[in-house]
Amino acid sequence: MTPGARVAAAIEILDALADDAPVEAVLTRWARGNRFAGSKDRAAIRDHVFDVLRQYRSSAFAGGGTDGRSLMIGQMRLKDTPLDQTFHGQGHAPDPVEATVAAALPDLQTMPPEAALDMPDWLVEQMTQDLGQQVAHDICRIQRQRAPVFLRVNSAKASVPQAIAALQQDGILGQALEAVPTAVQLDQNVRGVRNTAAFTSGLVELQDASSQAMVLNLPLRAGQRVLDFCAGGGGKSLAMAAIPNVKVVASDVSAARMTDIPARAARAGATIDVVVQQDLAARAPFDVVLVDAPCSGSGTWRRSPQAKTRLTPEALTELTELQSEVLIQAAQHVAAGGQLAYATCSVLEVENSGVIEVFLKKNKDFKAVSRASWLPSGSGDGFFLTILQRD
Ligand SMILES: C[S@@+](CC[C@H](N)C(=O)[O-])C[C@H]1O[C@@H](n2cnc3c(N)ncnc32)[C@H](O)[C@@H]1O
Repeated sequence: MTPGARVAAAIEILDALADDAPVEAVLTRWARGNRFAGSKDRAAIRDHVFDVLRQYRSSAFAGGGTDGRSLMIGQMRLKDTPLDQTFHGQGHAPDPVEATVAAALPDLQTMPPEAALDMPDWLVEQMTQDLGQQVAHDICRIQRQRAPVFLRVNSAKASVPQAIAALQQDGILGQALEAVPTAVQLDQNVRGVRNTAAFTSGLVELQDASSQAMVLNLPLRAGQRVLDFCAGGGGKSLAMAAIPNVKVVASDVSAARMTDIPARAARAGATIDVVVQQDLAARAPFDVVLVDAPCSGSGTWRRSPQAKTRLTPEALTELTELQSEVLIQAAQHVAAGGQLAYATCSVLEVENSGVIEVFLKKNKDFKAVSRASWLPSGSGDGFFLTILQRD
């Protein structure tokens, strides 16, 4: 496909998103209906669509509308790409931008500050209240950019330099991340990583650096039994299972979400005991229980940009209620003298310290012993962790 045809495809997909359909489903449907598009075409189209979703308000301002064509015109202007490079009508490219339309497009210097942040106003206010204006605005700006890609080196199988060398043999370049001892940041060709020998033989897993840092901050010692209460696909379980002599039990309210854990554990050479929630009481108590809670994902919106426009104040309140409930359920499985770790990939205080405060008021046998947080940055997503100690 020509660059212009890729832009035309992105326009079609953005129009299909207008009714709030999930972007992954729309991209998959488009690929099924357009089999001529190769993997590089699909990747380029996906990049266009995600760039617009991350920069929705500013693209709409720059393009003069919220239909797919206007959004892509806006996106090209934000990237300083001449419109006639892709809007020329040749080889399935979109039609040229009419002179009258081009003349009516606003001067980018006049963009309102709130559009330039590409975040709903109520969320900017909430973040400003929690973190101050400077940090809140920095978070908004970073969520407008593509996320860096990180791998976790499976320390049970390889050192970071060994993993980097193995990846290089398959043409993937990466570098160690000073702040997180298990992390490798990829430089290029990130889409091929799942096909490398390093990945298929379990030397590396895809995992954000802040998720890795969170696990490295858990109070885990050899010989301990740890419960990953919200294990999902097992990212944190796998990272914990790489710590020598830590026995990991993975559980989740949804057994279906845990389907891939045995295959991922086998690839990593790790042992993870997958237990459905109904059977957990028989396996309790645990020395450490991790609650990687369902959350707004506000620290990860570079990767899932639709979420920032979909979140409502009501949905956020519901989430905090769910988080409190999950924390109470998980607390039942903590041994006397054991620890309960509460984590979210959110930067919003109501989901973090807010939930902890409510919990501590009602559960006097727990006290907070440490707190750590990571803001979205070039070194990873936003993450929050509090460790609670049981008497
Ligand atoms: C942030 S995700 C976990 C991600 C996972 N730990 C990982 O590293 O891949 C939150 C998980 O919490 C689970 N969850 C939601 N409500 C729950 C509940 N009441 N009890 C246990 N898990 C719950 C969801 O099914 C989801 O898999």
